[in-house]
Amino acid sequence: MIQQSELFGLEASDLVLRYGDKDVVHGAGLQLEPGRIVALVGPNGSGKSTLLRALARLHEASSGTITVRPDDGEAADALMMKRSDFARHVTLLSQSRPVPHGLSVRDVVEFGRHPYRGRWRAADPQGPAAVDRAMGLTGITDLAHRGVHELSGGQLQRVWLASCLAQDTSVLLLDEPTNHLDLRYKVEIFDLMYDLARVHGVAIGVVLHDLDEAAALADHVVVLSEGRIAAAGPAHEALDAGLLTTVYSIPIVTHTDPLTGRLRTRAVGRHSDSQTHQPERTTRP
Ligand SMILES: Nc1ncnc2c1ncn2[C@@H]1O[C@H](COP(=O)(O)OP(=O)(O)OP(=O)(O)O)[C@@H](O)[C@H]1O
Repeated sequence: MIQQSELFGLEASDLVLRYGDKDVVHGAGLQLEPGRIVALVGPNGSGKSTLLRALARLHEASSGTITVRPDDGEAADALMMKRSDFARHVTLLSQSRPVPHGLSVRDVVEFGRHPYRGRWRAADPQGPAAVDRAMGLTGITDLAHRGVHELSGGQLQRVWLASCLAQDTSVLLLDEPTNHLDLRYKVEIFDLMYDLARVHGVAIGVVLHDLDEAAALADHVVVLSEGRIAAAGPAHEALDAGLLTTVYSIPIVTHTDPLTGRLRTRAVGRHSDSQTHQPERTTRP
């Protein structure tokens, strides 16, 4: 997938992010390394999207640093880089985007090549192959000539993801990438993320709401709470039942799946036990 010869990571430290005069992220740091997946989890409004947008330079930080770091070289200040240079390193699949009218799926995926074309639409010899590959990986090749305005939510989500992949960056930021996806594409996107990291060395930062998915996918989980990092580490450490119970304000229990060794979490609602013990429903003949 990734054509770049050199791999890069992205590091942020002490980021303070605000809207107007209200701080919503208070000194957060994050390290995205080539070949590793970092999941950001936390309740609604805890600052996950704002943090991801700041990493993508779409939300200006009030203070703190963001650096782009080659695998074995000197770090560069991401905030000082030319936009097009930065866009060759980092891309973001954001939660919601306006749906352009009158454009085909392929047109939208081609947007991803903007850092390689420059202002005067210079030639981009690798563009068509990158676009084909990105559409293949996201399963939208058959939709290439459809208008994007006539797609379902899940199809559209795959088009946006393809556009990010066509950008061919070594850092991939994804804000709830499996939104709207059915079971098959959800699993395929998780598999794709795994391959991008493990096979191609992409550094991935992904916002997820499902804690079990985060535990299954990520090397490192960061729990955000009210704009602060409440815990960070491998899933078994970061997703502590007591901490999650406090952060989400609902009892959360965890256990390790004996078959997979993976951490599982369960939020305990008022009726959770009665639901568990209810006899299975039967359908009348
Ligand atoms: N455009 C905005 N203007 C003002 N405040 C905002 C804006 N966008 C987000 N906020 C506030 O910033 C805080 C963090 O929001 P953010 O969207 O980053 O949280 P999140 O963890 O991604 O939430 P969710 O899980 O609901 O997507 C929240 O208090 C939110 O109300």
